[in-house]
Amino acid sequence: MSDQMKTISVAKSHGGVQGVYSHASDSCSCDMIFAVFVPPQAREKPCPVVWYLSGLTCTHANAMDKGEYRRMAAELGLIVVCPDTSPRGADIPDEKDNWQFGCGAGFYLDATPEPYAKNYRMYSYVTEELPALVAREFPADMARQAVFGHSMGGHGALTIALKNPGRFKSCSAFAPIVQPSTAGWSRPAFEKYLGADETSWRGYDATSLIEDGHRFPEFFVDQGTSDGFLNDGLRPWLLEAACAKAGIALTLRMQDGYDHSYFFISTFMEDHLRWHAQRLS
Ligand SMILES: CCCC(=O)Oc1ccc([N+](=O)[O-])cc1
Repeated sequence: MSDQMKTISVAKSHGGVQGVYSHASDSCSCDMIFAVFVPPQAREKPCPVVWYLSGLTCTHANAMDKGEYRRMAAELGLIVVCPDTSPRGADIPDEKDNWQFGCGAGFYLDATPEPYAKNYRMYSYVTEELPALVAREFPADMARQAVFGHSMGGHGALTIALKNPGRFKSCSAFAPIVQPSTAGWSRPAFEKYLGADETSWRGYDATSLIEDGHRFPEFFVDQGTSDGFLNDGLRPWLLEAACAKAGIALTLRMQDGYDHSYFFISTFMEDHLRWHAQRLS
């Protein structure tokens, strides 16, 4: 079913191509949209792939429109893929007034209880189905992949790297959630997606994965000090403690006065792409 990729738009940018595409997803049982930037170097040889995972309420378009990654990705020769954050469509179970759950809030996990198990399979989508499609359709060097993201997507990047250390050369995050299983912000979503048995939540919680023995060589995290979610939901010091105990190198930069927005992300996008490019080269 997912063999047919459709092009929604393409535009030349910084010598490369910014495209938006759709396909019928087997994992999510719905059509999914994603964005791919292909740098000019890909005309000569396959380029490494950097996955950017967005946060709550976002689609493929937030980073594409406001992340300001193209000039740097073109200079460094990086393909940047921005998936959506959840399944979408009239038939997808959702809670319309709840921005912390349902459409726009897939948490990059595979849900287990009905009615969510059929569509909310963003872990499988982002780690298996979409990479296979990207490998088929784009000039991608899949032996060189990196992952980063923002907030819910920063947490997705951490968990996906921890669960797939052999696949990713590097992982970074902007203002990630680090322990969703204990934050009032995310616990209701985890209960609906994964059920009441909290032991199953550990497989999608970054600090629990580290406690349970998962490892990744190093993480790079930027966090704004004026982020309104810092103390209630994000709490980077919990990742700092888990990494220190596990011997994982963590570069955590507390960025004075920055908030949770794409103004913050775009400010430090260049640093993150350079970090990934160094480890992908
Ligand atoms: C654009 C917003 C992205 C996002 O994921 O927002 C979040 C804000 C706060 C929390 N939290 O405190 O847990 C999570 C996500």
